[in-house]
Amino acid sequence: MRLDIEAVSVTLGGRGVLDEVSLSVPSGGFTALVGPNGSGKSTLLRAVYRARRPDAGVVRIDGRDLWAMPAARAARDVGVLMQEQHTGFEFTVAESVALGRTAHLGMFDRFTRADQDAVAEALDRTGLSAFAGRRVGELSGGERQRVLLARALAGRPRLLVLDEPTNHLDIRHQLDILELVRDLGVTVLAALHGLDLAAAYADAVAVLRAGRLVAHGPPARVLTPAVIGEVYGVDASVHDDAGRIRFGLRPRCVCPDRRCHWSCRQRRDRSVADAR
Ligand SMILES: Nc1ncnc2c1ncn2[C@@H]1O[C@H](COP(=O)(O)OP(=O)(O)OP(=O)(O)O)[C@@H](O)[C@H]1O
Repeated sequence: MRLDIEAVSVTLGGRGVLDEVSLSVPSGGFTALVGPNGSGKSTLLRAVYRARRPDAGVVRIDGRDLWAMPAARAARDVGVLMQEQHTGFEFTVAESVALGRTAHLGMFDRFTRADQDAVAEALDRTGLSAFAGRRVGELSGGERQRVLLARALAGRPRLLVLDEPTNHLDIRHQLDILELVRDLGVTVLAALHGLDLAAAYADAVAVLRAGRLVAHGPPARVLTPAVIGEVYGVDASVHDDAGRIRFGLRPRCVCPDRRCHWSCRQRRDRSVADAR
C-alpha cells in the first residue's frame, strides 16, 4: 500500500507544528522519521493514523484520501503503535491483542476462526504465545510494547505507523522488532530516535526539523555529518563499518564567547588541555 503525504500542515495551540510536509512511502517501503524532540514526528504520524486531521494538505493511501474514507475502513488498512498507548492492564495478553481485530468486526459480529488465527499469528510473530494467558498488568515495559505491536499486527494492516516502537526495549528486542517489521513486507512509517537503527532497517529516512522536512532519501545519502550536525546541534562523524553505518556523536559547543556552561564537553576538554 502506497502512502502519500501531500503538503500537510498542522497548527496546535496557535503554533504551526507542521509546515507543508510532503513525503511518500512506496508500497512495501520502510521509511524512518527522525528529528529532534518536538520537531513534529508524532504529529505527522497522528495525521496518518487519523488521530489529528491536518489543517491543510492531504494524506492518501493507494491514491485515496485517508480522511475522506469511513473510519473503520481506514482502521482496517492502517495499523498503529502509538506512544503511551494503553494495553489494558486487566486484560490477558491474548485479549489485549484481540482488540486489534476490532476494525474487522461489525457491531454484532462474533469472533471467528479467522480472527482467532490472526491473533495467534500476531502472538507467535512477537514471541508472546507463551504469555497469552498472563495479565498485561504483570508484564515488563518491554513485554507490553510487544503486546502493542502484536495488537497492531493482529489487524493485518497494509500500512504500519509506529511511534517509537523500540521504546522500553532492550537492544536485542529492538533489533528483533525492527527485523520483524521490515520482514512483514507491509509499508512502514516509523518515528525512531536511534539514527543507527534508522540506517540499519529503513530504506529511506525523512528528517524533520521544527515542523519542516529538511532531508529525505536513502539513509547513506541523508544521514551525513552536515545534516545531523545542523539538525541536532551535535558534532557528528559517520563511518561505514562493513556496510553498516555507524555514528560518532558529541554535543557541539554553542556557548557564547567560549564562556562554556559547566556541562559543555568543550569546556572540559579545554581545561584538560590547559592543565597539561
Ligand atoms: N495538543 C498540543 N497543543 C499544543 N502544542 C502541542 C500539542 N501537541 C504537541 N504540541 C507541540 O507540537 C510540537 C511537536 O510535537 P510532537 O509530539 O509532534 O514532536 P516529536 O517530534 O514527536 O517529539 P518527541 O521526539 O519529543 O516525541 C511540540 O513542540 C509540542 O510541544
